[in-house]
Amino acid sequence: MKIALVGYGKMGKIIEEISQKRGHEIVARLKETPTAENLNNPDVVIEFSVPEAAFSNIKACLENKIPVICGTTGWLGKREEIDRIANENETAFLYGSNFSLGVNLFFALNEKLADLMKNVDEYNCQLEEIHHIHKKDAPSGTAISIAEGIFKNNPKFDAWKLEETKDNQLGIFAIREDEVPGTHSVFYRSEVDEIEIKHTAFNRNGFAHGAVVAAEFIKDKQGIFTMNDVLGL
Ligand SMILES: NC(=O)C1=CN([C@@H]2O[C@H](COP(=O)(O)OP(=O)(O)OC[C@H]3O[C@@H](n4cnc5c(N)ncnc54)[C@H](OP(=O)(O)O)[C@@H]3O)[C@@H](O)[C@H]2O)C=CC1
Ligand SMILES: O=C(O)C1=N[C@H](C(=O)O)C[C@H](O)C1
Repeated sequence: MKIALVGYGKMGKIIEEISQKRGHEIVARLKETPTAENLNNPDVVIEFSVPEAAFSNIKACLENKIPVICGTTGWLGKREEIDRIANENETAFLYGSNFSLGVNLFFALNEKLADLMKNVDEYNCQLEEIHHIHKKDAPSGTAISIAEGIFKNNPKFDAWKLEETKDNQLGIFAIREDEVPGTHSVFYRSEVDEIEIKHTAFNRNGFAHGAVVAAEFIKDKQGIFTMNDVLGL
């Protein structure tokens, strides 16, 4: 398969390596807005760039009828518009706040725990995410997905806030530390104890591997997909 990389930083370079090991050809490595010319006719675009460029990058690819896998976080205010553009152009789009198998299993575990806790008033709930100091957005896209999983299953919560909370808003602590690849925890705390579930990425390989598997899945498809479709979760 021919893959164009839009965004060629830490993630783009690992995705290149894993794609080539899986027999794919990288036909473009872009650090600028994609066009019909510089994309070089790929089967799929994998977009890991910066929050401020993601919307226009994805739009340009979809308008050229190229399916897009997007891992860039921090741009989701325009998500509905992107889904509409993908459908209008009869192509495919898949956004994942986190492409690793472990985090997608963790999302399912988080939803199950939220459901168990929905009628238990003794516990409050807080999230914590720790990332490297270069990260541009906060909270992480993964933390937002975890929060949304809690809202879906526990009607006590319907919004998140980047600070400690005591009401129906879920507090998220975003910590920036050294070169941490990505650690996410959910805490349920009572007067007498605490339940914690935690995912720790040791490096970026799991994110990159998942993005390439998602690209293999989306090739020649039409519609809006998630990692649950890819992983059969
Ligand atoms: N969903 C997931 O599983 C994961 C998501 N991420 C997310 O992916 C994104 C990228 O992460 P990471 O690779 O670590 O970040 P980097 O900062 O290492 O890379 C970003 C790349 O985007 C390039 N870039 C800048 N402007 C544009 C533009 N207009 N068009 C295209 N490319 C551009 C940068 O070029 P230059 O260096 O010249 O500025 C750089 O090559 C972030 O939003 C991060 O949160 C990260 C890991 C996993
Ligand atoms: O910026 C990162 O590095 C990461 N970003 C994603 C996010 O915002 O959740 C995924 C992963 O945690 C690494």
